[in-house]
Amino acid sequence: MAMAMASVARRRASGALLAARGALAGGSGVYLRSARGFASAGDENDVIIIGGGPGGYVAAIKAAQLGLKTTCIEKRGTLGGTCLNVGCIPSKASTLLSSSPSSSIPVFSLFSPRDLGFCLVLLRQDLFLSSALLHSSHMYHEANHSFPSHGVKFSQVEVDLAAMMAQKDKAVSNLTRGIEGLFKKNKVNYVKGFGKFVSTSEVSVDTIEGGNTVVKGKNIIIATGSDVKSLPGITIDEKKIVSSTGALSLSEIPKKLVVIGAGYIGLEMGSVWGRLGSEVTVVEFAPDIVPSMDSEVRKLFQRTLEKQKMKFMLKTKVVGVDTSGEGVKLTVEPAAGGERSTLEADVVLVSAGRTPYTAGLGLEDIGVKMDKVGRIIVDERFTTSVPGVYAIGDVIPGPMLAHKAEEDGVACVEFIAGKDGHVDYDLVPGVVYTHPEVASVGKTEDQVKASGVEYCVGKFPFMANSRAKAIDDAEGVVKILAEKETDKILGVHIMAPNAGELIHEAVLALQYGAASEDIARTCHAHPTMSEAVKEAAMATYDKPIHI
Ligand SMILES: Cc1cc2nc3c(=O)[nH]c(=O)nc-3n(C[C@H](O)[C@H](O)[C@H](O)COP(=O)(O)OP(=O)(O)OC[C@H]3O[C@@H](n4cnc5c(N)ncnc54)[C@H](O)[C@@H]3O)c2cc1C
Ligand SMILES: NC(=O)c1ccc[n+]([C@@H]2O[C@H](COP(=O)([O-])OP(=O)(O)OC[C@H]3O[C@@H](n4cnc5c(N)ncnc54)[C@H](O)[C@@H]3O)[C@@H](O)[C@H]2O)c1
Repeated sequence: MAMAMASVARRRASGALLAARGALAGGSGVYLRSARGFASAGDENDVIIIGGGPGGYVAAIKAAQLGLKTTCIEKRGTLGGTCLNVGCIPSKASTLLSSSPSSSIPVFSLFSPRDLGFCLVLLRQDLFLSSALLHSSHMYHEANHSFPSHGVKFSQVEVDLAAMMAQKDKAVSNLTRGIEGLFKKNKVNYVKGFGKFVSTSEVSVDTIEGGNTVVKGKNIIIATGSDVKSLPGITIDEKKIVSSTGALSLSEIPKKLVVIGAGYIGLEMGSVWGRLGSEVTVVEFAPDIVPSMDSEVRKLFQRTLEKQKMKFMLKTKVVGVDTSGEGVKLTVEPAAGGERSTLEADVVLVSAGRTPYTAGLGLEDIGVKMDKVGRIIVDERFTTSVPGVYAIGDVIPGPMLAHKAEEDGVACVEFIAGKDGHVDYDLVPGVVYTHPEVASVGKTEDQVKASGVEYCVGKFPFMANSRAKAIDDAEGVVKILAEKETDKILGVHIMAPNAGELIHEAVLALQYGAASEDIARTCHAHPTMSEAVKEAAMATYDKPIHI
């Protein structure tokens, strides 16, 4: 019965996607419609994109691939936006620095070479010189925490922070130059400078070299991203009080680090510096860390971080900051008011969210409407209140994630080209890249409960997974939520060393409307961590084998 339901769910979803593909095929090569048509010759662009982050640069490449004459304007001087320059890539480079002393042998094969960044100096360099940095960082952790129990011993292991930073910068610059190469390959015109609307079809650019040029286009996409949200009374100097950007470039390992905000950035950067030796205290206004996470998985996650010596002050607000001395003194009090106390820190990281970046764009002059928190309002085709002007990525509502910005970018230019774009914000996976990682897609249990749908839960701990046990890195769980009547999967939450990779099986399952039985009856290779996903799926509608 459940299997029949599963197949129905699958056919329904596949049908929907096939229909979408049919629509795409119907438009193959022929631009059916566009707000303003397409340029045939001359200087005018079909598409101008302001901002060269994951949203903007991906949109530019896709537009060019669709045959549209495309110009991308970027003020930073390098492509890749926040993500490549001061976000996803440099931060993930440092997360490779391992996990808590209590856990051992992370799965080094899970990390991608593009995440390389940190250089570790091992005194026995002869063993490691030829290794890639990913390997070196893995070895650093292993050498410090796991090698001895496996019979491999070193006299001393140390970190060279300057070398780590230099390596991170090298990785970033290689990657950003790689995008410039992709622009050339796809014939995207790249203008380095700050763009400002002078009309609904013209952008004035103050170029990095010091000149000015006006770029004309039939369609203009705003992809200007986001910036750190400052807190009242706290001035970020990027030395003692830092944003994520400063936290990625500290010249010394702070003895005491206070993090304001227990979200993605706070936990990831807190983990990085904690592993390098900082005492980390996280001050969070809300009652919980990462409020968007499934509450059961969150509790497990918080306990794990606490075991790694991260301290949490929840339901707490910072009410005063004194930087006059050598370090920083923070005055905190309970969120609901009450007795104040003082925290001392060498460095304070402000990671209380990010805010859309539209400064100096001239949006008011052309009539682009924004909501109360400064996000550009768009319709389902990414069109703003001004026809021919579009917006994507962090600057519009939706999760502030690089992969979401990329999906926006592709769909937006497909719409411009007269095709059918597709982004489902309900199925954007989220990953916190700590160790273990926490990844999720779809609804949390609280959300399912609130929706009133009857549901089943299947869970499987990595303690019962043979691969996780074999590599002695078994902290975590897979949790699957499925509709009781149809077995259709509603949400999947994974805490595991490689949760950010494991989650994609679940993303695909949700995308195709699969049932938990669909996953359970799909053959999974042994021994793999993925078998835990299969077992959790079995536990959702029936019983798992290995527990
Ligand atoms: C520390 C950190 C870690 C992160 N880690 C992850 C992660 O692991 N995974 C993930 O999915 N997301 C992560 N994010 C979020 C991710 O970086 C953003 O969601 C993503 O970069 C948004 O892409 P975007 O293209 O919308 O904007 P951005 O990447 O912000 O790019 C916008 C670009 O526009 C340029 N620009 C702005 N105004 C103008 C103008 N007027 N003229 C010309 N150029 C302009 C900016 O210089 C910038 O380069 C992280 C963010 C931070 C801060
Ligand atoms: N792995 C990833 O995908 C990744 C990594 C880093 C950043 N990001 C993106 O960047 C964005 C910004 O990250 P972030 O961590 O700054 O924001 P966030 O929204 O993830 O977390 C901010 C946290 O700060 C808390 N907060 C807000 N005001 C506060 C205050 N005055 N005092 C104490 N706590 C306060 C919030 O309750 C929340 O828990 C995120 O939305 C995320 O999408 C993603």
